[in-house]
Amino acid sequence: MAYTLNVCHLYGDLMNTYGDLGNILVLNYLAEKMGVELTSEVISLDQAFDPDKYDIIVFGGGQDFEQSIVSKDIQTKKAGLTDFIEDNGSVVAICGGYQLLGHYYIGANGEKLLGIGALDHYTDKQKDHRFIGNVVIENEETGEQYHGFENHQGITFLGKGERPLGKVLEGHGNNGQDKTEGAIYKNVYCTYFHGPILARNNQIAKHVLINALKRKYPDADISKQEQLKVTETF
Ligand SMILES: NC(=O)CC[C@H](N)C(=O)O
Repeated sequence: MAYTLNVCHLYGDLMNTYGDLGNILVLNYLAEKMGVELTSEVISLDQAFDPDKYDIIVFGGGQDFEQSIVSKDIQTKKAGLTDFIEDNGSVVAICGGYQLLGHYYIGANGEKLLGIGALDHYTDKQKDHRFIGNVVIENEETGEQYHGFENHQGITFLGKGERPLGKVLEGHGNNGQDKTEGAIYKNVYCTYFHGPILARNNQIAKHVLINALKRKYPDADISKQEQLKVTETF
């Protein structure tokens, strides 16, 4: 069977700090190894998001200025994005993108930027401080450890239905207080990890691809498909 997956690179022209685009390159690399054809396109300002057209969304990080522009435009995509997420669509959201999937982000200058509230977290500001550096976390469900690099002033607090991507072993994570990093909600993976995260942690990329394939091909018993098992890391 020929499997295909379509990726929406949400605001890929504006929200792409630290080469977060690399996450799409990794998804494509692993999809090819699985014999899955992956396509991607940028959906940005003044462009409609059609939840029926895509299987995965990648939403990268950004500086406060870009986020202030995206915060306004993303409100026009709120219903489609929320429907996609509630229908178990796969999402990888990094830093600034992560923040804007929640209720709001308070920028370094105190400006409150509205998110879409598709996830129940919120992000406050730090006083003249940023979390910058390497981070190591451990996912408590799988025991997998993930490595990345963080650079954010926002401090995020998780809400209803959200569980952390991992427990912080080294670094700061969501807020430097509760030892959580990132968030998982349905098939949404959120993180502060740049890196890009999927290049350094391709277990997560495989989870994203398999989740998307299971949702798109419900009758194909995806977990048993030998061809889809990508064992080696890179
Ligand atoms: N790297 C990022 O995406 C930064 C997000 C946001 N501008 C912050 O400083 O918290």
